Amino acid sequence: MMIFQREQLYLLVKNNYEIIFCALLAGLITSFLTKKLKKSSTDAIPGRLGLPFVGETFSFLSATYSTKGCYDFVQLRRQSYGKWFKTRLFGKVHIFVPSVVGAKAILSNDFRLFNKGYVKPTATVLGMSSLFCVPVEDHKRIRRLLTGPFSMDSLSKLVQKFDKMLSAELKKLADEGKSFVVLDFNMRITFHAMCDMLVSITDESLLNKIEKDVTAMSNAMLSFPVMIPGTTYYKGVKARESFLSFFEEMINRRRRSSKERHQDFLQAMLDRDSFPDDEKLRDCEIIDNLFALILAGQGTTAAAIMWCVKFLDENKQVQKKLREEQLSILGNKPIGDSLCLEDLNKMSYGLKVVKETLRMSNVILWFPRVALDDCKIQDVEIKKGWHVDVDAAHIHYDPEVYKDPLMFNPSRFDEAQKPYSYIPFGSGQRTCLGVNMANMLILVFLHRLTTGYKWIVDDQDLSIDTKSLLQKLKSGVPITLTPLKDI
Ligand code: HEM
Repeated sequence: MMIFQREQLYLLVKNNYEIIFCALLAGLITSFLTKKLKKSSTDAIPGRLGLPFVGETFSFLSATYSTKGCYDFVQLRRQSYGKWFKTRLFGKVHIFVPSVVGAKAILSNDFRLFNKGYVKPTATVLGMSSLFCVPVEDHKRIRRLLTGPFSMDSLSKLVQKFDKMLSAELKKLADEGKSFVVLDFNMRITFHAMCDMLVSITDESLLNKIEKDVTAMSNAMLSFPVMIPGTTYYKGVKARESFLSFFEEMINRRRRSSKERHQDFLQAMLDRDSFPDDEKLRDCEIIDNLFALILAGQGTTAAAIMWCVKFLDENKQVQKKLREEQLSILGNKPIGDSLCLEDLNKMSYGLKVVKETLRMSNVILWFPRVALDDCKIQDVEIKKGWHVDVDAAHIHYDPEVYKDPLMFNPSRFDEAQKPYSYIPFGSGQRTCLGVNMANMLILVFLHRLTTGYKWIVDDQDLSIDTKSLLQKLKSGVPITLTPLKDI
């Protein structure tokens, strides 16, 4: 080993100081860059947080109220920053999670590492006892007790009622020969079917009153949370008060009068009054979850049906194939019979049409969660309290997950999808409670539409309705029906 004397070392440094200086500088730069790069692969997610509370809230709201809708905010940032980006909305840091691996990391760790996270106006309107907002210890109990309306027996009754109501209404519209808006029509008819099943309300004026409140509440969910009269948020909060008092009064009335007995969800809950606490719902839980069920079920299902009609109009081959399947099911039934669950089970192509519609329309664009602790998702460091949004829309359009993602091709569902790559109903412990109900209602609609009629879409405008959390077209897709027998 070579050992330098002090003088030799001095001479070496003196004669080569430029080289040594350069080497030291290079070492420093390399070490700095290494640290920087290491940092960027973990916690330095690109994006802009902006000012402490406001962040990019105004850009988000401005996209929300433009013709392109709130997802434009996400897409524009992806163009600037790449798939992963951060932003600050309503005072909270948000990360939009764009991958199947990320979706799995979040949805399979619900309640352990993540919980639902809503922006303030959404949480206020939903109510703190809603299934969407309650802490884990209440979620299991409430979810278990809410499954009653989704039993096969209840769904079977719902299918028959919905089918009768729908067949009559479609016939009326076809007889009148007038254009009608598919979205509005289905909002109304699903709402009526659900109110009947949940609280046995069929009176038109009461239904209109409740629907008005529900609409104002839904509209407020993405509004700026200021209590100034006239604002969307204010109207939503007031509508919530009216909704609560209406159902408090109904619960009290049913409790007072033993004669007023119904076969519905509310009655099933009230029949548990004398049960132990973990086997019943408190009144505020019943009411918040009535709203949760209506909110979760009405707009989503109506929007999905609207998109089905739109996609079927644009894809006549798919429409033809679907009609053939549905006519053959109809042909095997006694004339005039309502649809039953067994009929729906035979609609294998119909179900693929529904699946493809939900993949492409992304009625719910992303699922919001909050990190309960510091953690990593695919090497990206997430801090406790950050909001992580599972970006279902991005996953459903990822060409690495779906070949030709822009093509409406129900047959792609001939093959089973990989876990967490098809998530229109979410996944894991918080999977949609109404997935069967939704599929059934959509299939009934498709059956009656394709076996009874042809239709033309009267307005091809593709602007997105921005007043809603759900993806839907502003036009709502107006159509005019012609009975098949007249063609
Ligand atoms: C096409 C129609 C529907 C779609 C696309 C849909 C989608 C979803 C999604 C994505 C979630 C999970 C969100 C998350 O993980 O954050 C969810 C949850 C939920 N959905 Fe649906 N849904 C539909 C219809 C319905 C219907 C008809 C009902 C009931 C009447 C319903 C009731 C619920 C409830 C109660 C939850 C909360 C579950 C929980 O947190 O435990 N949904 N839905």
